[in-house]
Amino acid sequence: MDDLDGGPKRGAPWKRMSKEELENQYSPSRWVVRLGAEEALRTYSQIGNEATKRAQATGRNLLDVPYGDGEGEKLDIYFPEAVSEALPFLMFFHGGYWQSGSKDSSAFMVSPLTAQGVAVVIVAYDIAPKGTLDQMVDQVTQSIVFVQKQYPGNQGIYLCGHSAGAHLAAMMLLANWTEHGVTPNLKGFFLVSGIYDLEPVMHTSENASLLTTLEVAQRNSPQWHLQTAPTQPVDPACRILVTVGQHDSPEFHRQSRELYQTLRRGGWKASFEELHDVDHFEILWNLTQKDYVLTQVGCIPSPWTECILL
Ligand SMILES: N[C@@H](CC(=O)c1ccccc1NC=O)C(=O)O
Repeated sequence: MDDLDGGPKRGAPWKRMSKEELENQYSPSRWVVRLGAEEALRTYSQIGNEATKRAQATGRNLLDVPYGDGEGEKLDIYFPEAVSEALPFLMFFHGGYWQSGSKDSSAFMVSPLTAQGVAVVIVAYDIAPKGTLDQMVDQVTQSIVFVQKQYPGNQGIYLCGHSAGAHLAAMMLLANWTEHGVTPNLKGFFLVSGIYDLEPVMHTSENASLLTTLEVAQRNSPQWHLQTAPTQPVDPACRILVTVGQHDSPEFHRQSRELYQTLRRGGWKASFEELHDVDHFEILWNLTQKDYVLTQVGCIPSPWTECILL
């Protein structure tokens, strides 16, 4: 047994699972408690579409802004009503196992956050099979560099990702910004139900369009890198909130908990929240609501406050 999850004695639990059990653990829709799997995925798209339509119909926004030369390298920026030079920016990276989802159906948190003075950026990236994991990580990096260059007076850039998008956001903990000529003003990471060690995913059906090899999986695993060679925050005040839904699978819980523990050991200001009575998808639906604990920017105690305004 190797020591991927913290020590040779424990070993990685997923390595002892049958193929079916691993498939089950890494299929978030099978763990929803209030809907069937298909219905949960349908509802997720529907709520995302509606939130995006609403966000685009109200308020000021810039849509399909190119952050690179590629066709898929576009982002949408939603501004708060009060115009200000020095806005905080929250950048959101959607999930969908790196092979589904789009920015055009992912503006979940736009309404509650713009109402509280935060500019929200929803980022598109080339999902598989067009994009590889390396390319997606590179595109996310480029999108952040773009926002920093475009808005150098920003009051902070906060990265939020869901599921596969939380993985992409967490990869930014490893970015070498000096290569990009600008160091973004990263103040917080809000990681929602993410996957941070990609090796188990290689052994599921989700790998069919990702075609990940062990080398690619490790190169793109924040857990693997941070465990092997811890990084330090550029800004020591940068906070990381790792969250997982109560009804997410045990493997999703393990992935989040271990990332959190590794970050703490590495000296990052990280906190961990298991979100009460929500599944993998309901967390995002709740982010469309003004009165949900995670969307209260200015109100204490709140994870967003911890992440955004402290
Ligand atoms: N095939 C997956 C779909 C999925 O995991 C998913 C769908 C929408 C948004 C995020 C997802 N998960 C991680 O990226 C499932 O069975 O739930």
